[in-house]
Amino acid sequence: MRKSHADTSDPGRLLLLDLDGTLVDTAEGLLACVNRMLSGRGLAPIGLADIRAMIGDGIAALVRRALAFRGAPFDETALVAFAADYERSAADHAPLFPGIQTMLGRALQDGWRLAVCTNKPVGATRTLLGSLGIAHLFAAIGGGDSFPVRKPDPEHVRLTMLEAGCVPERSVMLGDHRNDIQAATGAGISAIFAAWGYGAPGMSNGAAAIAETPEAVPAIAARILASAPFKGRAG
Ligand SMILES: O=C(O)COP(=O)(O)O
Repeated sequence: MRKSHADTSDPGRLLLLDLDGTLVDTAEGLLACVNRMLSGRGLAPIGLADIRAMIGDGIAALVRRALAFRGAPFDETALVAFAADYERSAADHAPLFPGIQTMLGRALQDGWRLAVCTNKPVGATRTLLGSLGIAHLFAAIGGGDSFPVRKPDPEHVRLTMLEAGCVPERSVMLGDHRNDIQAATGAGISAIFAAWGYGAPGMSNGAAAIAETPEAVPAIAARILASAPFKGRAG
């Protein structure tokens, strides 16, 4: 884990990583924040199982879904309050999933560059990765507000990849949500579905492989690049 992306022997290979539900188990921290927002509006809290299905489309969608879950309409001030609260508390109750530390170390040792491509705002993302002590491992961090578009738009993945200095044929995306699979394949990048995350199994549709554990990911990604260069969705 001491290696940084600058040490890589093969800077051409890139592992693009989704954040929530893939690298980090953020559900509990997001839940605390959502429930503070709901309680501020006199609404009952929601549960951990409820919020897992609401994560993946960015914080505006999360706030909208949580309010709708309690029968309340979307409200811009709720989003502003949530965003400020979450920017401060993004690192609370948000551990790496078991095996992620090993996966990152193994991928770097194998010569992969790493990048994060998340729909979470980039400020909160940097706070979180910094507090986990892994921010320095990434050649690029593309947040939900880093570019004019975000996942499932392929441009989000493509622009993050470009920032890392890589090309689609030498890149693989790992994610637990259909947004990750759609955005990656739309950008001509093979995708691996993270089975340990929040996404329902059906969200793996279009992925080149399903990883049951983080530790398995570097070998699966290497196999994908070696065996079948991605030809694009229509090809
Ligand atoms: O919905 C979010 O804010 C998190 O999104 P992510 O799964 O792309 O990391």
